[in-house]
Amino acid sequence: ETQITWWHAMGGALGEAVNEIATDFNASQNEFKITPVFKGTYEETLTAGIAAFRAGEQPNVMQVFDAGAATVIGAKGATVPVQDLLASNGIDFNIEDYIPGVRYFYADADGKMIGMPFNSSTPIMYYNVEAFEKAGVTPPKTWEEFASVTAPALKEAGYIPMAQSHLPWIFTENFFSRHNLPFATNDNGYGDGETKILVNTPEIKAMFTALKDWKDQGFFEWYGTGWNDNQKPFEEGKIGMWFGSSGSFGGLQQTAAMPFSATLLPYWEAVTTEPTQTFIGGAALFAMSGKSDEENKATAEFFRFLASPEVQVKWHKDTGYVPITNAAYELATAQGYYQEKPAAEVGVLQLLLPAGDNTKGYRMGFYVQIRDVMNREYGRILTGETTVDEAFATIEKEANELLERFNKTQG
Ligand SMILES: O=P(O)(O)OC[C@H](O)CO
Repeated sequence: ETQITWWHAMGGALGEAVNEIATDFNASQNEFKITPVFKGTYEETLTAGIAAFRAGEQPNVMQVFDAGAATVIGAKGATVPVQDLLASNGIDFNIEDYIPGVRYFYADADGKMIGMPFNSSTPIMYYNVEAFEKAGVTPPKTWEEFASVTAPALKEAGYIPMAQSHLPWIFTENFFSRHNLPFATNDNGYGDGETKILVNTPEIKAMFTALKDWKDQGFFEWYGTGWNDNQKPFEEGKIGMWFGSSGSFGGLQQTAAMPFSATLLPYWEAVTTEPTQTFIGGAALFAMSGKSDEENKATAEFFRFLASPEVQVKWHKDTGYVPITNAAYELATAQGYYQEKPAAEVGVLQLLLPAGDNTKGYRMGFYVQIRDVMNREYGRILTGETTVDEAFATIEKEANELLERFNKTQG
């Protein structure tokens, strides 16, 4: 029996679902055994994985979140591209089997898939059904509608109209994709040239000017930068609309004190009348290099198992992460799952909205550190310590310094 390890960042209900996948894979055959190991947050898992790689003690499979993808893909020789791994182990692979939003996020500039998409999410708008009934309004399609109709009504009904889970992910990265705006030069970082961030721009500055105004008016509340800081007040029924991962759906079904549903992210009509799809979030699984052929075969077989429609549909239903293949999406549809739970389909529907030049993803090295800069400056905007203009000039400057540093590591 060949043994392999899988480091991941899935805690709570998600961790239980991961353990079930591993148990099912181990029970499905007797040649290979995978052991999942929870390593903390996405950031902690990435840091642990990089340190382990340097020490030659890397796991076979490492879960890396969207923000860390460029760093890992750019670390030459650290991983075996999933497409090569599958091919060399005789496993069919066709990128077209994956739903469009998932296809290229973890691919290289030539379209070769490097990371195995696993827990693909997208941010969606959850809403408290009771709050909307009491306020006598429907979920807003645009931010203009939110500001003029929804927020005043929800506030009047005694709710905090809006909160969200992660400002860089939802109101920055996905702000750019939802409005089909370029987020970086060099084809959003996917090209061969040098990449500069395009964050100091009027549209995103208008978004953060609005967020600060809404906070001052009691239309928006912000509880901190941690992934879990902002979810609890929604679960407790205090918030009208909460922006979070489609992958939070499974957990919310267990924890929400009130009926909730979900719909697409609003957009600014002033920016576009043709809103586009969002980026996939969540994470992918990378096969770390330096492993024996037998272990790589075990990893390839595990990836084959993982991508099967049955495993995908179970994971999708347990968690809310989207089905990553067309076949899995068709199976969930055929089972009548979305008739039973329409909110569970919102993430995938949003990923299937019209695409644009700027919706396939972004690729920026040291992006985890760039998010730290954003979180620091966004906090300062919301507490009134800095202006929107100053904050975005700072983010642009520090992000471009990080990108330049990353570029130098690429030789
Ligand atoms: O909470 P997740 O797993 O959907 O991930 C959200 C972000 O994409 C992580 O950077």
